Amino acid sequence: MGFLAGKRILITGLLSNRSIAYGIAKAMHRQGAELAFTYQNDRFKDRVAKLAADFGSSLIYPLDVQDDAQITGLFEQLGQQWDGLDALVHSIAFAPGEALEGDFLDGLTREAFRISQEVSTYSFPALVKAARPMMQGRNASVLTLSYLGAVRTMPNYNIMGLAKASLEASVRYLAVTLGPEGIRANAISAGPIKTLAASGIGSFGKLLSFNEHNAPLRRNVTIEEVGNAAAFMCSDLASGITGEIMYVDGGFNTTALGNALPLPQ
Ligand SMILES: NC(=O)c1ccc[n+]([C@@H]2O[C@H](COP(=O)([O-])OP(=O)(O)OC[C@H]3O[C@@H](n4cnc5c(N)ncnc54)[C@H](O)[C@@H]3O)[C@@H](O)[C@H]2O)c1
Repeated sequence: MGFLAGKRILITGLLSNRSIAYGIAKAMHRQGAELAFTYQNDRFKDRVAKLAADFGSSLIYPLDVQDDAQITGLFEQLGQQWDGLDALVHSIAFAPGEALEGDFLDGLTREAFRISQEVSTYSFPALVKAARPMMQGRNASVLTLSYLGAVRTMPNYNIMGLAKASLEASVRYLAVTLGPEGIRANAISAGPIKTLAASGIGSFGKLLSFNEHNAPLRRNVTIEEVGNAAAFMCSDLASGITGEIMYVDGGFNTTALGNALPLPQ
């Protein structure tokens, strides 16, 4: 029996078998969780249904986080299947492509800022707000995905760095708000991984190889490794952890000069 046996978990952001959400679903399924998923729009419905079947799930619901009615509708529909929810995984981000390339200020517009914050940040506490009634009395938890660009500059990450900084702040406010209800809120800050969302970031390949050479583990992390950490974070094994940003990045965030020595003469 896995350490998530008996847990009912909703995973958002599943899009392909490269998605971080796929790695999370894999680990959670292996640990015995019952899973439900969301898909962004009808274009992705069949694809997500097939991926969900890999985890024995036929529970898939539409969710475009820019639509309030879909956020409330999601939990109304889920509530007809499940009498409660033990964990919510938020694995969603988006910013317009022109804001993820080159000069931070050149790419900066009011519209790009609004969209990136709305989709990548607001959606997390908004989903938690709607899920809250289903999470009472079950030692539940919520989890989101962040990146080092929240706290350090990163070439081309630009406006998404601002969104992730705000997302990480939301984790702390959620933790203190939901703590008295026994609900925990955490984030995993993952190292770079080649996914569809990541391919929207300028020169992402270079970022991957820089990370690979400079992380203490001298390699990039996998969606399976992020998944294992997510399974732990949403389990009772992590019952004392909330408000935390946990890095799963081969240790990259802990270095200043990476693997730079010996310095060139
Ligand atoms: N890949 C990386 O290098 C990396 C590193 C750290 C953190 N992250 C974060 O992990 C999370 C998942 O991204 P991924 O890398 O697995 O890529 P992905 O492309 O597989 O997943 C991104 C998901 O966001 C969803 N999405 C976008 N706009 C949406 C909207 N309006 N409504 C609902 N869903 C929407 C997409 O449908 C997709 O499922 C993101 O928050 C990302 O910032 C990724």
